[in-house]
Amino acid sequence: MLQVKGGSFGYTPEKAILNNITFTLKEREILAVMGPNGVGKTTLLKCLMGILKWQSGHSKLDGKDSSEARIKIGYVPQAHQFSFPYSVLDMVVFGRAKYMSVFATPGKEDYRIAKEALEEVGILHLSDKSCNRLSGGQLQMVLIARALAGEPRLLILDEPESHLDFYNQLTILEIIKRLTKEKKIACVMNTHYPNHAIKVADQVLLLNDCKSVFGKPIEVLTQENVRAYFGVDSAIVRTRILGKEISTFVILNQSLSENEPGGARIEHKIVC
Ligand SMILES: Nc1ncnc2c1ncn2[C@@H]1O[C@H](COP(=O)(O)OP(=O)(O)OP(=O)(O)O)[C@@H](O)[C@H]1O
Repeated sequence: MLQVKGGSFGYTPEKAILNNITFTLKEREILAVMGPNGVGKTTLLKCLMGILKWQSGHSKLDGKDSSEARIKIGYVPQAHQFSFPYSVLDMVVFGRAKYMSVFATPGKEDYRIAKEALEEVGILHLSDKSCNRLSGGQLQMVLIARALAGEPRLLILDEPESHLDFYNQLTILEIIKRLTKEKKIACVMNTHYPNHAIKVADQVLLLNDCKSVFGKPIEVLTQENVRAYFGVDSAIVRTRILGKEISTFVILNQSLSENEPGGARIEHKIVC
C-alpha cells in the first residue's frame, strides 16, 4: 500500500539527512519510525506527505506518487504544540476541508462524518467543548478524529503519545492499533519509545546518520542495532506475568551490561 524506494533528502546539497530509504507497508500495518533526536524522523514524514520533495527515489501510496495521493493522507501533529480556539466538532470538521471548494462551508454529510470520527475515538460526548479546555490526551484524540474525518488511506502521526501520562499513552496506542486494523488503513508514527513500537508496530524503521534498518520490531531493536543507532546497551526481555508472555525493551545500566544482574528478581530470558 505504501512503498518507499531509494528515498533520499537533504535540506542543503552538502548534507544529506535521509539516504536511500526503502520499505513497504501493507494495509492494516503500523510502522514505527525511531532514531535519536535530529536524525530526520519528521523530515521523513514530510517527504511521505509530499510536503518535502524526495531528491532521489520516490514514495507511492496505492501506486500513486505521494504528492498526488496527499488527499488520502491524514496527518496528526503533536497536540501540545498548538492552541485551538474552536469547538471539538468544528475542529474535526476541518478534516473535511480538503474535499471542499475554497468558499464552501461544511454540509450535513461533513458533520455526519466528523461525528462518526469522534465516536470512533470515543469522544463524541466532547463535541461542544472548546479545544482549549481539553486535556493533552483528549486533544490528541481530537486530532486523530480530525485526520479520520478526512477518510485517509494512510495515517501519519508525529509522536502521538509524547507528553501524555502512562494511561493516555496506552489509550492512544490502542486507538491507533484498532483503527488501523478496523478501517483497513496503514499508519506511520514517530516514537521515542521502543516498548510502544513492540506493542503496536508491525514494522520498525531505525534511522541514524544517513543509515537505516527496517523490519519487525524484535528483529530491528537488537542489542547491536540499538548500540549502533543510539549508543546505549539494551535488551529485550521476555517475562511471564499472570500467564501472559510480554516482551519488554530495557536499557541496561553499566552493572547489568557487565553481566552483574544486581539482584534483579524478575526471571527473564534475553531474546535478542
Ligand atoms: N526546515 C529546515 N531547514 C533546515 N534544516 C532543517 C529543517 N528542519 C529540520 N532541519 C534539520 O534536519 C535534521 C532532521 O530534523 P528532524 O526534525 O527531521 O529530526 P527528528 O528526527 O524528527 O528530531 P526529533 O527527534 O528531535 O524530533 C536536524 O538536524 C534539523 O536541524
